Amino acid sequence: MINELQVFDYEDIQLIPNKCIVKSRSEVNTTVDFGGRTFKIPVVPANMQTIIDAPLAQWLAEHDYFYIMHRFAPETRLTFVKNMHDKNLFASISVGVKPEEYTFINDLAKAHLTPEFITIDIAHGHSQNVIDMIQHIKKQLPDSFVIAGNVGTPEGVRELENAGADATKVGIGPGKVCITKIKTGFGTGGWQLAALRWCAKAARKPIIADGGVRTHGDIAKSIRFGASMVMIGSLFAGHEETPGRLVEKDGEQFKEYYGSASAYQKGSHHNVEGKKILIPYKGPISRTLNEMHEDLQSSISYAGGRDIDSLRTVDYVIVKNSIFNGDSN
Ligand SMILES: NC(=O)C1=CN([C@@H]2O[C@H](COP(=O)(O)OP(=O)(O)OC[C@H]3O[C@@H](n4cnc5c(N)ncnc54)[C@H](OP(=O)(O)O)[C@@H]3O)[C@@H](O)[C@H]2O)C=CC1
Ligand SMILES: Nc1nc2c(ncn2[C@@H]2O[C@H](COP(=O)(O)O)[C@@H](O)[C@H]2O)c(=O)[nH]1
Repeated sequence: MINELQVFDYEDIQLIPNKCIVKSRSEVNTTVDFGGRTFKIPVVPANMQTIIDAPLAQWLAEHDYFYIMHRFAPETRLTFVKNMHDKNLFASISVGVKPEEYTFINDLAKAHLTPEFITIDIAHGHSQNVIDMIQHIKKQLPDSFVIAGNVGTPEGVRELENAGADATKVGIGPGKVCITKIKTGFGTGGWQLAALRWCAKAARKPIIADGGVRTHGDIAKSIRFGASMVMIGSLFAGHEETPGRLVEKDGEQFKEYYGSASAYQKGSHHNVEGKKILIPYKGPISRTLNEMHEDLQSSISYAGGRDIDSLRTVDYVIVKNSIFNGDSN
């Protein structure tokens, strides 16, 4: 057992306000510098097939949001990078670790196509497979910013950083459509925020907190506990532009949201660690992104600052199950 580790999750934490120094929340700047670029908010939609596709990626890049395209249509990736560059937009793609992915990286290098961001997207990222792929990308495409994951320990963060990763992604099993904890007994599900804090203390490079965000307030909490960027799936599922299938049930509209390791994604029942759920239809994604932006401006004003950095040092209390003692009706 890890004795020194304090265990808590998003709903157990409340941040403590400081005196406000702005006259209006609209004065607050939520931008974040990440991988040599500046983005409107420190949030990225999950690189999953029911969350992002090429048109949404383009829209996000055009509107100064970070995005990571998924890796589940591998044959389209080279053209995707080319198309984004033709439009003067940054290219951000995902890769796996199987032999054909090495060939794909070589193909990009041969075609002189350097994606600005490459994410190595593997369930158990603390592995030699991922270390080898980081080194291969850094050799072939040294100017790409490499994000590697997922990990759930400081050792995982350090090893991937030492192998050359420019950022690491933290979160094993806290996702809404994740069943890793149930299927394997492992993960950070239920203590993701504490795991983030543990990992961030060891990190020398940026961390992306991945999975388990259920409210907009959880974005501020992720920043407080060491994230530079926050990856979110379920809160983005169900929108007009998110590519899950639209389903009608009892006269109401829903969209499908399924795990990248679900049988729906894999087309097989081997090593399934994800499930499918229906999310009520939510309308345009711009509405949610704007609301996240405003809520984050408000968070920063409570922190007593005018930018994201002011969230990093605010005091907090641990109130177990606080969400059920005041926020519910
Ligand atoms: N963040 C999370 O908690 C999780 C995320 N996912 C998502 O699901 C998708 C599929 O992930 P993944 O299964 O890694 O991708 P792949 O199916 O592409 O597997 C990648 C490679 O890693 C091997 N591998 C996968 N898991 C393990 C393991 N536990 N031990 C040893 N080798 C392993 C696979 O071999 P083999 O299949 O033969 O073992 C394969 O060679 C990804 O998008 C991932 O992000 C999945 C689970 C958890
Ligand atoms: N264990 C699994 N985790 C998965 C799977 N597909 C995606 N994911 C992870 O979930 C987050 C999104 O979490 P959310 O709480 O915001 O919905 C995503 O970024 C992946 O890391 C899966 O099949 N199994």
